[in-house]
Amino acid sequence: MKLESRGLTLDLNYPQVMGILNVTPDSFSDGGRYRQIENALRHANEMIQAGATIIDIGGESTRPGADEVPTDEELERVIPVAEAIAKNFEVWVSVDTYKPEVMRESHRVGVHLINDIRALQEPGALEVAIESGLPVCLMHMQGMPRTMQHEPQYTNVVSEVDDFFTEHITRCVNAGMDREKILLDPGFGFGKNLRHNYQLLAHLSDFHHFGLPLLVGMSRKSMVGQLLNVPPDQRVIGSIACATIAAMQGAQIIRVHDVKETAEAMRIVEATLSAKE
Ligand SMILES: Nc1nc2[nH]c(SCC(=O)O)nc2c(=O)[nH]1
Repeated sequence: MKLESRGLTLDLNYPQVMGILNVTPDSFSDGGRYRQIENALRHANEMIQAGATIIDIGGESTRPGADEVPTDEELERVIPVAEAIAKNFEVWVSVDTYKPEVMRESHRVGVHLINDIRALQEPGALEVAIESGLPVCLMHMQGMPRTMQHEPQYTNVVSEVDDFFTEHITRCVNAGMDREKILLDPGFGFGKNLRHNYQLLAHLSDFHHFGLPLLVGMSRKSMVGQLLNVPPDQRVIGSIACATIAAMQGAQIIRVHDVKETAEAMRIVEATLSAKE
């Protein structure tokens, strides 16, 4: 399986590491220190050297309880960084946004992938995404970041996420999006309790029936913290375990903070999966 965008190709027969670049003052794990472009470029370069093939830029923290950021503030944080990285490095640049204006400007400055935690449900987002022709990650979330962790309920979280994927793939394709430009993400931690998160991880391979790339983000999240009782900056080992379990089930893109460690673990996964053939 391969993904193309703006002349770059991602070989999805091997797990690809997506490095997180937060340009928010309140990101829960690495603060706002990457807001300046030079720091952002330095951090992006570090992650690329460590093995990241995608850099995911986020201008609005979506940790539980986070406030929304005004569009012009998010544009000011994200677009100059996205443009600088796209210009300076031969790496996939994705933008973690649900706002159509941010998607449109991201496309204008050379971004390769739209990463939308709200699965193009914001008014205007689907139209902008289709117009851009960019691949889009559709992520499942129950509720909204401010309230999503207040007693999330499911009859069966795996089948409900699967139904969500069916509904939104259909909606996007019916609106004119090429099906092969869609990526799927179960949204670990977005309206899920601890058990829900591990049910999704345990059944991750169930989602391969769509024939679309799976993107997962568990890095330093509470599904690790609640088990190990450690703060975000001490969740690397637990995050690597989650990444390995996901990649062993064929997840194609792993969204992480700790790129070097994850990339090394993916080498072990690749050796193991290729020995199975
Ligand atoms: N596609 C995708 N995008 C994301 N953006 C965030 S922000 C919260 C955090 O990193 O803890 N998580 C995810 C995720 O899981 N999947």
